[in-house]
Amino acid sequence: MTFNIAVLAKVKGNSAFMANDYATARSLYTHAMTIDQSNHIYPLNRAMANLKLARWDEAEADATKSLELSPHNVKALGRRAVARRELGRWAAARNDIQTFIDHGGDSTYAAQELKAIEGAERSPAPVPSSDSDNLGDAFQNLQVEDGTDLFTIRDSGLLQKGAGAFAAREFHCVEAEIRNLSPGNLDKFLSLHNSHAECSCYPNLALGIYGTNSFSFSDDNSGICLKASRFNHSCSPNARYSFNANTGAFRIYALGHIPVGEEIFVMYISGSRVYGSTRQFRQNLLNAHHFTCACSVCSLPEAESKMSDARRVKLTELWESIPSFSPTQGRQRLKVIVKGIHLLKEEGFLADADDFANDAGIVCAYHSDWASARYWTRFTYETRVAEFGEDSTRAAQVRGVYLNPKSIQMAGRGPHKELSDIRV
Ligand SMILES: C[S@@+](CC[C@H](N)C(=O)[O-])C[C@H]1O[C@@H](n2cnc3c(N)ncnc32)[C@H](O)[C@@H]1O
Repeated sequence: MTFNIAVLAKVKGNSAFMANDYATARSLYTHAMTIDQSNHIYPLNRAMANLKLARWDEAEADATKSLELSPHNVKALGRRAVARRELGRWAAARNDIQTFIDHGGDSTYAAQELKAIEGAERSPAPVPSSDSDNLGDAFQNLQVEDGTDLFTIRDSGLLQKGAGAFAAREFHCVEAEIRNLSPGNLDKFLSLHNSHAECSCYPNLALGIYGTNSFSFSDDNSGICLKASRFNHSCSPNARYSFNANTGAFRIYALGHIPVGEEIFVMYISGSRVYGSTRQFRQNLLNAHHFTCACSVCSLPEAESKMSDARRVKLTELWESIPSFSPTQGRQRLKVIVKGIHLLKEEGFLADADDFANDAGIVCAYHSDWASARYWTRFTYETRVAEFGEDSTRAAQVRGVYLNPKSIQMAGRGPHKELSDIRV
């Protein structure tokens, strides 16, 4: 069976209509019309939703559109007559009913409508204002699965095949998930951006939208979050996604102060690839997402862009140099760490300083400078809490050493050194 998203939008639109949710129905018919402009049913149905919403002008236009695609369709004529009556266009409404009769429309309905036109003409009612199109804004995951084992290996039962991998839980195909969405959520899903309209990456619109907006929560989990999918990318993000595999919570954390009205940006590529690479390298990665990055860093004038590239390349060099320091080079190592964190700040990159700081805590604990070790373990812990949440695995990993730096594996093993002069 082929997956026809326009038909699905219409079917879900009809469900919403039957549930008296005319705004959602109208929006779903709009999606169907955008996807398939040749089907007269979609504007015909939207005309009906518009009549229910007292959007008389739009109902008339939809019925006219439907009639262009399917001339003399009696349902479209009937709906247009009602819209025209409500708009006070009596003669045009009567003409529609006459054509309706001429093409076999129900005579009882025609008589009732002619009577209504006559009544309205005698005592015209004020045109009611249109309902607003408030679709609500529920946060809803399209597909979030638990972390149970995906498959088990066991004997396939056929001698020549040997063992095989067998599903340990149900796998959902994205299309089936989309089919099961409520009308309201399908409407919101279809309103999301599709970056794959012009390419052949995905076989249909629904998968294109999924490809543009889905998140990898973990290695085997992905899904859509209708609100979170609206956050744009920046190579100097002021927020970051955090998925907590234990609680299943998917949150967005601000990485610093974000004033009212400022856009909230996250990053679509991993931290080290964002802060440690050139504009061109980042763009090569973002090409898979089918857009040219227009963030504040990638839009810098050429000279400033080169300086930014140089800082980010330097950051990678510093990070990669850290393991090469010998235990006796604690001071040099700390200086590199501090320089790295300063470079991150200069790049407006507010995330990921925790990895540098974590290493600094180890260096200070090794040299028994407990005050400095506490400074750095606290820095690490607080950065992780701010970035990933107090209940995150990343914060939990460093909570123990934050509470007690002496529990660091190499603590106290080196000669005592005073390192408090090397801090951020
Ligand atoms: C997950 S959506 C984000 C929300 C989207 N802007 C919308 O209108 O719904 C991802 C799409 O947003 C656009 N986008 C996000 N960040 C961008 C950036 N830094 N530069 C240019 N386009 C960006 C791209 O079209 C991308 O495929």
